[in-house]
Amino acid sequence: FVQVNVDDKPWLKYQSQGNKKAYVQQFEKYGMLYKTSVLSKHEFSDVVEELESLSLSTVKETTSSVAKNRTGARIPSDSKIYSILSNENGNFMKLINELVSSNESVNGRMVISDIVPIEMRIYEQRGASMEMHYDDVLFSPEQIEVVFTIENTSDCSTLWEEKDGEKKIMKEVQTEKNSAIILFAGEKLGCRHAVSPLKQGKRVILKFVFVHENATFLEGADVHVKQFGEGKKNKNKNKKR
Ligand SMILES: O=C(O)CCC(=O)C(=O)O
Ligand SMILES: [Fe+2]
Repeated sequence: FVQVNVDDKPWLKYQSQGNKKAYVQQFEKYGMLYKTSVLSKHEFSDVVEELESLSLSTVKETTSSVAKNRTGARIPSDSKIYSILSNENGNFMKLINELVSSNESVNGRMVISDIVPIEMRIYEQRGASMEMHYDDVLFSPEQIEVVFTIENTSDCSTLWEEKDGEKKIMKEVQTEKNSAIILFAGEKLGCRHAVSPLKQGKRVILKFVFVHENATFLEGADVHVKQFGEGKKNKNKNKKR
């Protein structure tokens, strides 16, 4: 896959310098972070192995109007993938909680949502893409959306708009495996983003959601959650997250 040259993209440099504060600052300032080498080698290979062994049957995505030509599947909630991503001492939980640690409105811990399923999404068909959008706000306070890349041999770029006062700057990256895009849902804390149409190759991501441990699921938000058919429709009705 295409490697991003950090010398051309100075805003990516914090990743290779291992400067923790810089990527936390990036997230605090823009509500959006692209971070590479997110899981340990061991965690990542466990995730990839389980995905292969699950051999999920994928369906065309229908409920999202901004997504084109993507397919996907739900990851079962009793999977190892769930436990790796929700492990208190795992790299993912540590990263998310580090990002919000000085955010006063996120007073408390972030946990993986048990209402919004982890979903695999595949960009493989020609034209697979997403138009510019904000992610739908499903919780109060706003959830954090994660796009975790499993593999990417495609020519898709993820673009996002960083607002600096009146100035808007468009950033772009071809996400590498074991990287994550981490962003707040909604216009207030998050930022607009898109994926350019695929011409060749394949890109597989996991999409999942972190919420404040006391977050409430917003009324009517469930229409956005029924992405790949059936699943646990009523099970979580009265749960908080
Ligand atoms: O695939 C990506 O990089 C972004 C996906 C996305 O924004 C979404 O599924 O809402
Ligand atoms: Fe999105």
